Amino acid sequence: MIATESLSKRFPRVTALDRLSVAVGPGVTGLVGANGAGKSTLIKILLGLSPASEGRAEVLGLDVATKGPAIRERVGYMPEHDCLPPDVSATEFVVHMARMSGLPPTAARERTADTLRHVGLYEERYRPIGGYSTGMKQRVKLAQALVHDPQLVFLDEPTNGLDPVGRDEMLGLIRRIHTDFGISVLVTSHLLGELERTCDHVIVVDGGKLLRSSSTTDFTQITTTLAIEVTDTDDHPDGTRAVRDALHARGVDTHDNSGLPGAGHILLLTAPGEETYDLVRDVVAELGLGLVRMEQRRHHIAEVFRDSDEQRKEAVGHGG
Ligand SMILES: Nc1ncnc2c1ncn2[C@@H]1O[C@H](COP(=O)(O)OP(=O)(O)OP(=O)(O)O)[C@@H](O)[C@H]1O
Repeated sequence: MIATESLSKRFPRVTALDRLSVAVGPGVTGLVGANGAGKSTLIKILLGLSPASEGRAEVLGLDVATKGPAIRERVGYMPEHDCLPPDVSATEFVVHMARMSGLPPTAARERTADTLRHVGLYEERYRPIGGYSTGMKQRVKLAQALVHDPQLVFLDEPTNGLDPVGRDEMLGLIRRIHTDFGISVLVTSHLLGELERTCDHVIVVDGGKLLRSSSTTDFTQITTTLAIEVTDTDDHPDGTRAVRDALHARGVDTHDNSGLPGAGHILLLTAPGEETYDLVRDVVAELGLGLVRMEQRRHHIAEVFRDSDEQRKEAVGHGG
């Protein structure tokens, strides 16, 4: 669907993309990175709206440098910021966008009605957009990206500004864009946790560089952090410490979480696979302690960055 090769974008004072090479296949793909990581810049280059400084990219086999209009015919785009006219209704706006994409008047009206229903806007669709909630505006932006039946859509931070319920509804809608209509999706977010649940594949960028690109299952396995809490006993008055030492003896290191609340009673460790769960269970049982909880922690993108920082430091350390 998308392929970039050593793609860079330099602004006078900042390098927004730094030799990014990445491939995106069909399905739902998440593009994760902190604010300023280069996500929106990448989308604009892929749409042929902004030229790259170096490198190349193709979308649906079309070169972004020369085939921008053809790409935009086949790709839908939901921009990040509020860009809706307040005085017109959702129906009027989406019909207008459908007509701009080349649909004849009747088809534009029919597709608009179907798409607005699909994104969950019903009677409200005849009211001016200015009176809509953030969630409703996000749905209008999504509808205009889908109305011309694209092969692929770019959704830039579609959950921004939504409360947890609105966020879950939006993520469900995004998943259905692919399952119900077969449209592939590239969706950006600064929260890895929400994309883990929605996407088949996740790409992480930081400072315009590719940090990681892998299927969501691999990703979760790589980054799963387990939180463990145990009871104390007469034999082990500090149960947490006993488990930590026993895990260390078996080659499993726990994270330094001394800065976090409740740190003294909670052990955090990276669990690369199922065997780590079994090991923790066995260690706790051998020590005769009670396991109060063992749960997977949801990740914030910062944890991925921290892990990669640690890897970088290790690499530097080993190198010299
Ligand atoms: N037109 C521009 N002129 C100068 N700098 C820009 C321009 N557009 C983006 N940048 C800079 O490029 C970097 C990447 O911005 P970009 O908007 O792509 O990030 P992002 O990952 O989409 O983050 P956000 O979600 O906050 O938009 C930032 O440092 C930003 O300030």
